[in-house]
Amino acid sequence: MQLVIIADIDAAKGTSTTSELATEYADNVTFIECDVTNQESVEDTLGKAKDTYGRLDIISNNAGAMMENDPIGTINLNLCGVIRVAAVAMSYMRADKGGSGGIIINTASLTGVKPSYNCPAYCASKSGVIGFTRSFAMNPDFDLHKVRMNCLCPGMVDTPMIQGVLDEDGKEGRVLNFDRFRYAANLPQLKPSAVADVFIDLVENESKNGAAMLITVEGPPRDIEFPIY
Ligand SMILES: NC(=O)C1=CN([C@@H]2O[C@H](COP(=O)(O)OP(=O)(O)OC[C@H]3O[C@@H](n4cnc5c(N)ncnc54)[C@H](O)[C@@H]3O)[C@@H](O)[C@H]2O)C=CC1
Ligand SMILES: CCCCC/C=C\C=C\C(=O)C/C=C\C/C=C\CCCC(=O)O
Repeated sequence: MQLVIIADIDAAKGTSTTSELATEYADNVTFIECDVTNQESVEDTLGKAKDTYGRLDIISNNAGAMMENDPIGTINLNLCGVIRVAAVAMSYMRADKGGSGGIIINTASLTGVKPSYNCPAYCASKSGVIGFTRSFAMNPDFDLHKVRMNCLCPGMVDTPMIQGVLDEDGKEGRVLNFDRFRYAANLPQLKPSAVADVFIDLVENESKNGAAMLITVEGPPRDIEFPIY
């Protein structure tokens, strides 16, 4: 049986999503309010998950936002949040410390490899997520801890994030050039299910470790190839 915990800072949205899923998955889905920028909140959330279900197998490190009006906050959420969650999750997942191994999948972005003058802090945070993922996965201790780490690099996805930038907040600086953003927001967008499909592939394909998966409307998903120095 697969058991899922949805953790999000938005308790109203998290609870309603969990209720929707409960119609199909009953009590197998639980919501916990969590702020990934807060160490105590992350420890509390993952501690509860471990206590409830006995172990952690799969972490989706997905929380993120675009807010160029707060560049340091952007790094703290999008990059430090990922690192914070991974560190606490590792303490439960490591096969050499009583866990069963597993996989952590971080959501980066196409902007992690394709720069945009419109959202430099966001791009930096996502480049950081890619660098963290690839570096973590190179650690020779993998043979001991048995936790794989990969990341997703989608282009624009049709989610509330785009609308969130387009609304009044956007005009107050979530992106640096609102007209350019409005143009970009009208380009073709991925469906969230296209990203979810790649997520499932990464879970199932045990040879994948340290991959950064490019997902765009232009073609099938593929591994990003990086230069070797
Ligand atoms: N929508 C897009 O075009 C793309 C999005 N992404 C990334 O995908 C991920 C998911 O974003 P979307 O679903 O598009 O946006 P979304 O805005 O619908 O979802 C982001 C979620 O993160 C949560 N969140 C924000 N701050 C948090 C915090 N401090 N602690 C815990 N949860 C927090 C929000 O409440 C929200 O539920 C993000 O990391 C985003 O950067 C990547 C590529 C493209
Ligand atoms: C101007 C940036 C668009 C902002 C849209 C809101 C959220 C997007 C999150 C992403 O991670 C988007 C991923 C890829 C965007 C790719 C191209 C956008 C073009 C940006 C530009 O040319 O300035």
